[in-house]
This record gives sequence, C-alpha cells and structure tokens, in this order.
Amino acid sequence: MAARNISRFWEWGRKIICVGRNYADHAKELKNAIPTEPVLFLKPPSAYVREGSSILVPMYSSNLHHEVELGVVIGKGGTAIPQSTAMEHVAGYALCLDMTARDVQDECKSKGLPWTMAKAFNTSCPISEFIPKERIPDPGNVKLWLKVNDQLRQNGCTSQMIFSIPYLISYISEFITLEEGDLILTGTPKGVSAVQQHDKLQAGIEDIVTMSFRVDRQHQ
Ligand SMILES: CC(=O)CC(=O)C(=O)O
Ligand SMILES: [Mg+2]
Repeated sequence: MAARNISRFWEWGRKIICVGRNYADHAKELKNAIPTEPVLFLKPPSAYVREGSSILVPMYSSNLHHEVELGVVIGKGGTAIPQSTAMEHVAGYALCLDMTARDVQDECKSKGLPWTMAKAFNTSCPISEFIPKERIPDPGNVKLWLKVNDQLRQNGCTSQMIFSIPYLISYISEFITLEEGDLILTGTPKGVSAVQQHDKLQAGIEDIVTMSFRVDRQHQ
C-alpha cells in the first residue's frame, strides 16, 4: 500500500478540533466572556472543502459568518503531550475558515444546546493547501486576513491568541488523543460578518498562502 502523504491530510478522515473565543477582540464583538480555559468543539472530516468547490449556505440558515483561522496539522500523535514538546507534534499548518451559521448558533446558545448544526455542516471547513512547518517558523506571530468581495473584513495576528499553540496541543491531548492528520483550528480574530450567495471570499496568511472561495446556497 502506498504511504499516505500528510500534505493531503484532509483525505485521511481525521478529527477537526476547533478552539472558540481564543481572541479577546472576537469574544468581545460577540459579547462573550473572555475564557479562562479553551472552549472546544468538533467538526467532522465531511466539513472540508477545497478551492474550486463552493462554500454552501445551509438551507436552515440565513446568517452564515466567515471566521478566518490558523489551522495546525498534527504530524505525530500523542496523549497528555507536555507543552515543552508540543511543537514536535506539528507537521505544518493550513489556512482555514470556521464557517458558522450564526443564527443557529445563537439559538443553540439560548437553549443550552450543542453547536453541531451551526458549525459542523458540509463545507463548514474551507482549507488551503498544506503549509510545511518550516514555512511558518513563528506560528504565534503571523497575520491572518480575509476579504469579502475585495473588502477587508478580518485582519488579525496570531500573537493576539489567548491560549498559545503549545498550550492548546497540551490541553486538548489531555483528554482527546491527537492522531497524525488531525487538524486544530485555533480561533478567529475580530471582524466576522455575514456572507451571501455569490460572494467571493479571499483569505491569506501574510504572503505565505492565499485561498479563494465562492459562496452558494445549498439546494434540496
Ligand atoms: C463564538 C464562536 O463561534 C467561537 C469560535 O469559533 C471562534 O473562533 O472564536
Ligand atoms: Mg471559530
């Protein structure tokens, strides 16, 4: 059997673990409290969408938001990984969008229900190509940006993260074993906003990687 290639990690069917409220400016814009521990949720691998395919607004939502995020691709699995060796478990990165049906999320929050329908639907995780670790020597200090129809909406820096990448790897792996090919979405900076059918989204990590997606509506 041919060896699997980490640069196509999205084909492996592994976990997508998302961190929420990891930027104080974004927590504030949604009137959420600043967390004292990471807020976690999951997306299934069926959430992945690659350039060339559209992001689909779910039929049940009329307020789909973009959230640009740095994704960390796990290269070596582990349980209870210490912070001091956490970066040895990283194979590389990907630019990611955590597409969120905000109306559905607000309803789930008000009813105390999980966010699955708001966060885990098909095409809720657009991703760039794989970025080998060496291309981002300091993942704790890179700029992320996102434009909708050529207008800048998000422009943040990973230095604003509340919980660092080594801390997140260590924290998550205490109770969810990390496996090769897993992806961790590290949270979004401020500027999230609604997208509509036919919008063009462009996003980048500085000049290291860019990606572009069209938005379409899910049809029955
Ligand atoms: C309120 C959220 O949707 C949290 C989230 O995903 C984030 O990135 O922050
Ligand atoms: Mg998010």
